[in-house]
Amino acid sequence: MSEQWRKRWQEGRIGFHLQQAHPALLRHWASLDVDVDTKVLVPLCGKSVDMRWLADIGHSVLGIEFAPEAIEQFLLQRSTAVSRYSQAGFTVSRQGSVELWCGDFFHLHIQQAAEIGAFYDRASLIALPPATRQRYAFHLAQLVPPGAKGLLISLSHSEEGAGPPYSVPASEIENLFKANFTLTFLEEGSPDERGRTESIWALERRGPRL
Ligand SMILES: C[S@@+](CC[C@H](N)C(=O)[O-])C[C@H]1O[C@@H](n2cnc3c(N)ncnc32)[C@H](O)[C@@H]1O
Repeated sequence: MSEQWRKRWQEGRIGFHLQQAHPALLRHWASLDVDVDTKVLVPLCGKSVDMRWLADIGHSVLGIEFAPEAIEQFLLQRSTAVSRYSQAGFTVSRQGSVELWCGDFFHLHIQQAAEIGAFYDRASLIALPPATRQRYAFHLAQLVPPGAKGLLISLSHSEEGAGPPYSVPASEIENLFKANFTLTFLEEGSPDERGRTESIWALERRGPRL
């Protein structure tokens, strides 16, 4: 799977990337009431400028992505100095208050996530095949502490053929997360020209540490 994603990045097939911060992030993040001192986990982050937006309002950000191409392209967006180091098998690049961990999200362990208190997920589920999504939801629940809040933006569509982007309907999102999170459905976007519809959710981690 990681090779397929790397190939997409190398060939520039990254239609999911947005040049501006996601409008739903701008609309809904404040309503989560996450303290600006809180470090935000951004799983499967690509080179999303949403991380810049979160950093610019005061958060420290930990993005995780297995395509080094994405990370390098993100860092090139600004001339700010970058420091690099290795930690727990990941190459970490830090620029200002954004740190990007290059590697597999499923290899990130709670020891490395100790400071995380919130999360932002856009388009992670739709990048993962069905069988991996439950593992993703459980892994996220392992990484964030009880009480952690997050915004989740996903997509459903009725296109034929294999993903990504996979279609992830609202019922599946509820089933994936309900064991360890309280979910609040915030809004559904209008279908785009291909009939793809975004759904926006607020999540709060509940229950004990896993
Ligand atoms: C659909 S893109 C979304 C990127 C970003 N969240 C955004 O909104 O632009 C999914 C990204 O996840 C990365 N990815 C997929 N599986 C991963 C994994 N297991 N660990 C780390 N990154 C992964 C891919 O390389 C790709 O950049």
